[in-house]
Amino acid sequence: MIEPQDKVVVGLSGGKDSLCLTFILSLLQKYSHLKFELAALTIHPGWEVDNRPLFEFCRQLDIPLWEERTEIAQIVFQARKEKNPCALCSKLRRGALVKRAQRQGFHKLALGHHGDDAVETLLLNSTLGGRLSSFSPVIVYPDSGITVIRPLIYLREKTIVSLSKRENLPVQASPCSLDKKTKRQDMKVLLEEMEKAVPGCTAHLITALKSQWLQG
Ligand SMILES: Nc1ncnc2c1ncn2[C@@H]1O[C@H](COP(=O)(O)OP(=O)(O)OP(=O)(O)O)[C@@H](O)[C@H]1O
Repeated sequence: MIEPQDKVVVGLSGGKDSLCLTFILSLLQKYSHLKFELAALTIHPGWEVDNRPLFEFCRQLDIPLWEERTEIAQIVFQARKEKNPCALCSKLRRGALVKRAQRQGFHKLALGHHGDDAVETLLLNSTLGGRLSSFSPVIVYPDSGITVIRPLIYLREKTIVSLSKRENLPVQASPCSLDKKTKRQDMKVLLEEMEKAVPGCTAHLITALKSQWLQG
């Protein structure tokens, strides 16, 4: 996913996943043979958010953090009054990430999705959308010149939780009023129920996705 001389910017939300990703990539940059540029970018959605802990975190890691101010909250909740706002919010956020990455001259955008996220997306797409698909570890967008990478895709969420606790990462509570009330949260609950009935099924679903990714 990362090659010598790459310019990689991490989408940093302040949640445990992207904090772990930023932390891991900064270690990779400092202690491996791989020479690449690393920065972080946080999208300010336009509601009350205090990003000072993120600036301090990045300062300690010695990587630049850029903040992109947007009006996503206003667009999604007031102007459009979306009934199902998550899709639009995520689309606008991705657009803001890509534009700012381009402006900074960075061509790889790293996101904090992990294996459990990939399975939840598979369940979302298949049970609600009728599509047997999830996201991919690497997606090249030729028009924008940006490649999206998901370096944590082979990690389980429980590993990320324990790393974020062990390293005392400054995890921020989600500012979204719909946090834990989304369709994705329903899939999380469904997956927990499936695990009770078929222990280990999440790991098997990740293996199934891996073989698809390796073919594709
Ligand atoms: N406000 C934001 N600014 C920058 N990047 C973001 C932002 N929100 C999400 N991202 C990026 O998109 C990824 C997936 O976002 P999602 O909303 O699904 O968060 P998540 O699975 O709860 O992850 P996290 O724990 O990092 O918030 C995040 O891991 C992060 O890399």
